[in-house]
Amino acid sequence: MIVRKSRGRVGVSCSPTEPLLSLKDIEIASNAKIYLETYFDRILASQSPRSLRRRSVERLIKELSLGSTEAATCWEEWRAKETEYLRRCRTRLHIGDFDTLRIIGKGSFGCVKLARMENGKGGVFALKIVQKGLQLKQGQEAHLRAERDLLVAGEGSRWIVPLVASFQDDENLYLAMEYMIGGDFLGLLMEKGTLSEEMARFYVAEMVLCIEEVHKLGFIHRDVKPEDNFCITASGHLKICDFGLAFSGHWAHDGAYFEQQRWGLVKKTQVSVVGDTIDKRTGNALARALSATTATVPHGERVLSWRNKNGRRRMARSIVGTYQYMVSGPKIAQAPEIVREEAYDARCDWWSLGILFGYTPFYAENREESKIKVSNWRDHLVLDPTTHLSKKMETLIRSLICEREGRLGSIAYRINDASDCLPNYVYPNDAEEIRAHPFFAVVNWRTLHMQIPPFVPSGLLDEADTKYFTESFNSRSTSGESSDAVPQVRARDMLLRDSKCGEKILEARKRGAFLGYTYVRPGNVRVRKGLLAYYDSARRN
Ligand SMILES: Nc1ncnc2c1ncn2[C@@H]1O[C@H](COP(=O)(O)OP(=O)(O)OP(=O)(O)O)[C@@H](O)[C@H]1O
Repeated sequence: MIVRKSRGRVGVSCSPTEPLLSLKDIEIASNAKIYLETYFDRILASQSPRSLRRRSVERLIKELSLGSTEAATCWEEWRAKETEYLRRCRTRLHIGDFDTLRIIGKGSFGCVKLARMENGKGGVFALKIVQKGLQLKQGQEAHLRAERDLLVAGEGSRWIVPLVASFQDDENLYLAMEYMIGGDFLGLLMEKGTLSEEMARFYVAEMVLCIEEVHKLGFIHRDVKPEDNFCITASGHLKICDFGLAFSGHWAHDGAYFEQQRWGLVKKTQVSVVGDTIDKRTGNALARALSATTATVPHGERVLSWRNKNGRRRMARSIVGTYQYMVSGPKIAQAPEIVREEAYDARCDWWSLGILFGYTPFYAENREESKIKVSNWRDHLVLDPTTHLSKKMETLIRSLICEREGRLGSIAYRINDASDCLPNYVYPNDAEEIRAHPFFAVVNWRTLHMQIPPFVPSGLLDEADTKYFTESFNSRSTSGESSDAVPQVRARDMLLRDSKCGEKILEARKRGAFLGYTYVRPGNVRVRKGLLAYYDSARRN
């Protein structure tokens, strides 16, 4: 007989076949497994970030045909930057390092605060704070990883809101981003009222480039909406933000992967899970949870290559119904293929762009009615004659708000339409067709980022000015509100609902589910002024 000595274990084992582990042990073991698999997948799948940085300097030296003295200076600078970067990576960031000034945004995933590095040296940031407990209960870890991974992948991008650092403590995840002082696009819409066609063209063109950038990084945004997902920089250009629903098709961005890890171990170890009172009453949640663990790695196959092969295939069929995506947000900007729960791909972002023209024909009082309207979009897409749209603008809207097979940008996706299992969710150059639309004929895509935008933030007192986040400019401003209250929700995962161990498992999950979340942005090589500018654009293009 094996007597359990440590606290928190399930009971006494009378035979070697009985479980030796507590549910908390299982949680810790699966967190370790998840960490190792994602860590090794990352380092095996791609070159190390350091060697990529080295190569970009090599490229720079070659492209600028630098002489040996200049090249040596360049390398010296690079080595100094790398040493400084490694030192910064070793210094653990902590929320105490920031003075939070005020809340500038709030959303379903948490709140965004304007924050200044405590020592006053590091500038101001938009600090997105996500409560781990709530998000884990809602089964959001895959989405939170995808959000962080996209922001990291977007390093150096002109169109993606720049991530400066990500870190965590026991309670929260933190994303420190460059502060977009001009507020968000809805603030601008509210300030200006209706935009002229000329202005609309500029902003929609920049939105096309923002979405294209996300697609080039291999992600679908899935939450493209003007309200708050396009921010305005100090120079008045747009950057896309909020990647809480972004999706890349990678298994580490799929909630089912995490479920399989944990429930696979429960099944193997046969530890009993009772759930909460509702589970006890209904009795079928356990069978459902265990049935999620059927996939096994064939003998002799390497686990990561098996995952990479099968993860994509599995998700191609099950991407529809992704929990948060289906339940969150207004449905007016979601494409019909999504609301009908069909398989979908990155074309859904182009539908949402069509809705961005400030016209909401699918608005309804409740979600269900909106879904019906989107699904039957032909009956509801009536363009308001009082808005006097030009013919070109109207054709653009109509070629985006339509079934995906005929939607602008769909040439690359024809192969998807012919297959019931999507070969690829996203094609990086799908924006080409949209850029070629006559509505954009006067747009110079290569120099758009250098053009002076129709609106440039002005009258700012300093880098921490929140003028464009005030009540009058942004009615959704939440100045002064606390973000700390955690709403009570019933956990999706039965392990977290377990009346005996649920709380302990949640604590272990909060500590272990996001190992590897930390990121610090490396600095640029600043050899001399002109060189730096070139270096930046070389990285971006
Ligand atoms: N880098 C930034 N600079 C300035 N403001 C920002 C920045 N990032 C986000 N915000 C503001 O915070 C708001 C909420 O941010 P975000 O959309 O990332 O949160 P969310 O909780 O994911 O929102 P949602 O519920 O819409 O998905 C944005 O609408 C924007 O106004």
